[in-house]
Amino acid sequence: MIKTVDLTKKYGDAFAIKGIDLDLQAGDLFGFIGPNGAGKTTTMRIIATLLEPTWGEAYVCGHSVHTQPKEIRRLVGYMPDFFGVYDDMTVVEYLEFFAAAYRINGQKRTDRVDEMLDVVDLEFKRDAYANTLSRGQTQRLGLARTLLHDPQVLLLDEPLSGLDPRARIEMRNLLRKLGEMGKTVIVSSHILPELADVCNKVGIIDRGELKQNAKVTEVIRMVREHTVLVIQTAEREQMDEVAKLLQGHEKVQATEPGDDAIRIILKAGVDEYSDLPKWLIENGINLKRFSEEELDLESAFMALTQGTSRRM
Ligand SMILES: Nc1ncnc2c1ncn2[C@@H]1O[C@H](COP(=O)(O)OP(=O)(O)OP(=O)(O)O)[C@@H](O)[C@H]1O
Repeated sequence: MIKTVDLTKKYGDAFAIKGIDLDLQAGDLFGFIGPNGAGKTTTMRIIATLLEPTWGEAYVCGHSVHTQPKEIRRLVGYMPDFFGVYDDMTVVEYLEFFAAAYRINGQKRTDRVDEMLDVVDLEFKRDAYANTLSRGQTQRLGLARTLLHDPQVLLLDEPLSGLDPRARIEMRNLLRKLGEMGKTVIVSSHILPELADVCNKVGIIDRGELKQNAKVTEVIRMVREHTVLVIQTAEREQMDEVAKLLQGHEKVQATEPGDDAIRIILKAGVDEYSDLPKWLIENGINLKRFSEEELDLESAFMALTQGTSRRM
């Protein structure tokens, strides 16, 4: 669906993006994460054929941005991070205006606009002036506009930015819906956790380079050097015993007792620990909880961008 090969854009001597390789299929929801100025917009604008790469290739459904931009524009819906709405148009007039620009006419246009209002849940605002909508509603209207010509591929630049928590949840649900509709979606953000539970794949871009490009779960695993286990015992008093037992174990680097659980940091590279629960039980420990600690995506992001996100 979307493929880029060595995609590069230079401004003078500076690289806006450098050697970006992407490969996304139908139904993929790709979270494109990076601090401000990392190159997300540049990449999306090239795929949308609004900007030419300095070198490298981008394909949408097999069409090249160099030789088949017209075909690509039919297949792509691009929602920029900032877009204006017209003061004197109602929501329905706004969508009809853009539907007309896509040459959707007659009853088909009315039906399509109604359908899009339903998808983005803005039916109740159909006769409101577009400039009176909240930020979240405006973003949803923008998405409806982007969906009018039924594009197979969606490029959404920071659609969650500036939304309050409720609007964020609504927009995230909408993104999920698009994935279920079989669209291929690239959605950018400078905040990793806000996309992690929606996207199946994630790419982390920093200063024009793609640092990580994999399934969400794999990214976390790759970032983490040490597997961390969390153990709770049925009787609180046994926690010290667990610490003592595991301190001498060949797989364990350190133990960190906490208030109601103990964290076990395994040695670097050790990720197989299925023998440990049995071993603890054999040593008389009454286990209540034994699980692997999940690394939060914020930490993964910070590790990958080496703190550059602090500049955001
Ligand atoms: N027209 C231009 N001329 C010169 N440099 C540019 C131009 N457009 C973008 N850049 C530079 O390219 C780099 C990538 O910019 P881009 O807008 O793609 O980043 P971004 O990840 O989308 O950031 P943001 O989240 O702030 O929109 C930045 O360093 C930016 O300053």
